[in-house]
Amino acid sequence: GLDRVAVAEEDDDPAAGGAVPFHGAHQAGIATPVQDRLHFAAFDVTTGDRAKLVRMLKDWTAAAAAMTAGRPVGQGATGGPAVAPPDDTGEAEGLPPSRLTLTIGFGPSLFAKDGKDRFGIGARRPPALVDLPHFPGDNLDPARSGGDIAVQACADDPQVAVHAIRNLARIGFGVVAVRWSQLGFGKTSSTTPDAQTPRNLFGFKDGTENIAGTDDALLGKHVWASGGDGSDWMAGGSYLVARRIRMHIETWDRTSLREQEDIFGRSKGEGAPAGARKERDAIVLSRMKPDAHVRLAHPDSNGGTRILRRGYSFTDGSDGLGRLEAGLFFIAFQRDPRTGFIRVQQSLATDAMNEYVQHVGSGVFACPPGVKEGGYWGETLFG
Ligand SMILES: C=CC1=C(C)c2cc3[nH]c(cc4nc(cc5[nH]c(cc1n2)c(C)c5CCC(=O)O)C(CCC(=O)O)=C4C)c(C)c3C=C
Ligand SMILES: [Fe+2]
Repeated sequence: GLDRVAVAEEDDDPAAGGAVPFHGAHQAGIATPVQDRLHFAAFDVTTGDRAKLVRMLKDWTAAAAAMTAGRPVGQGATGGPAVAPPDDTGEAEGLPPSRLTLTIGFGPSLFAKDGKDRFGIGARRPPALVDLPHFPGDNLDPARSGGDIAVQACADDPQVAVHAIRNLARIGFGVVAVRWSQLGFGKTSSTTPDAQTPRNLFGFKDGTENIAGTDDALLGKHVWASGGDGSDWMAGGSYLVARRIRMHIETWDRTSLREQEDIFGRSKGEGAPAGARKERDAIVLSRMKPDAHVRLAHPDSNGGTRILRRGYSFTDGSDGLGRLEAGLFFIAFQRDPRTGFIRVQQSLATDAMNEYVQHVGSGVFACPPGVKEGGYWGETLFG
């Protein structure tokens, strides 16, 4: 679409320093090219005052538009009065925009929490924003799951992504509090198929069969919600599913190459599908083991469904037992989680990879459409 043409132009222009346009028909950070780093934060709303929440969303929008353009928040780190804390925390001073994108989503609990409709939007909860069901093998930590509002910050520089979340949290003081957050590196999927496919912490190319950010037909069919889907305010938006997936890499590293390749149904070096030579050779599912990850996740095994993957690797130190606390922070965007993530994850119940992974955190969020000039995040819901 038009907004992505603008991205390409700005990317080619060194003076722009890699700024991704904030305004547009869709939020940036979904179909736009995947950056190197992630800081994802889920917030709880701590006030019951709808007007305060809307005021904050407007303040957040102004700050997001500034930061994604490489500008500081408000009067910056030093431009304001000496007697007050600065508007901007300052650590991104002098850094380029680094392709920062900020993408907001609203969780089921924003619409109803403990049976209470705190903000008068209960009736506008989209039918597609379902609570995720329990999946076999789930070991979810409530302290790493859920949240009323999520913000996905992606940038090529981790300092820029962390700065963005920190400043939103600061602006939201008294209205929202961070419930959990996650840093990520080494994108595990790209939306630019012509670029080299990145590898995950199992050492495999990840994202080969992802939806390309330029494929408007596939995006329209599988990623962007439409007004006819049952929620008019979500037209042009998308649903984000996040899963913190712990990977038992020490066990994996003692597994033979053949076993590893059988588990995915692709070769480790080239990333070629079983029985083929090259990464992009045709996939023949019958050549893969019945419990191979790619065979079970493939559209042909799931009624043709597709999701846009945009996850990152993480390593949060070690776990006290000498094992790396590492894994994949899985992020998928889809038009409807019921036919997207939930359908595929149910199919993965028999995945051979399950012996090596465990889902420990989870969230589902409705990401509204893009912001028009002069508009604000969530305007179609609250306006
Ligand atoms: C429910 C959705 C999925 C989860 C959860 C998931 C976890 C997960 N995946 C890998 C590694 C790979 N996944 C690959 C392909 C692939 N994975 C999913 C979905 C989920 N993965 C899909 C839809 C696909 C594409 C299938 C297809 O159409 O062919 C691959 C192969 C390369 C590729 O196409 O991306 C790898 C490798 C890990 C390590 C992981 C959890 C830790
Ligand atoms: Fe996968």
